[in-house]
Amino acid sequence: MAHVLIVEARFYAHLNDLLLAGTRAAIEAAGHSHETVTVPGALEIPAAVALASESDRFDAYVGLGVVIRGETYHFEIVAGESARGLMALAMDGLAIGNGILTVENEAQALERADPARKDKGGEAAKAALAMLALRERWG
Ligand SMILES: Nc1c(NC[C@H](O)[C@H](O)[C@H](O)CO)[nH]c(=O)[nH]c1=O
Ligand SMILES: CC(=O)[C@@H](O)COP(=O)(O)O
Repeated sequence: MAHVLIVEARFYAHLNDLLLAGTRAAIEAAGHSHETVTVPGALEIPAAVALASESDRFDAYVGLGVVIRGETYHFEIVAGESARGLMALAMDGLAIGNGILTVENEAQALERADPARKDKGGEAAKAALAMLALRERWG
């Protein structure tokens, strides 16, 4: 059984609750365990994963968050750098699923966070578990 760390950036709590539900359901359906930590925003997710990976506690990681475009360039920074940080960690060999929504508005976020609709939280969990399986196959 794998143990998965979910790192959630709880910037929009009601949307995160939907993402978490999908992620947790997918992990449990696959017969694995999980625990969750919360960080302030998506920019902090990669560093939290990096810190957690220094222990031997976790087999895979899922980053969850919602980044909604505002008035400034900050959207590009938050969206791009959180994704780049997770990709860098994945290229270092961590099994990671990226469930950070980067959207134009709340309606787009809601459709993607809802497990009954696009279930991006569940999708990210399945991606992390798929990468873990690859690492165990070739590692
Ligand atoms: N605007 C959003 C943010 N911004 C906060 C940053 O992620 C970060 O916490 C801050 O810059 C301090 O380092 N975060 C989100 O997750 N979603 C947003 O829409
Ligand atoms: C994604 C963001 O950082 C954004 O929500 C911040 O809004 P603004 O660009 O209007 O400051």
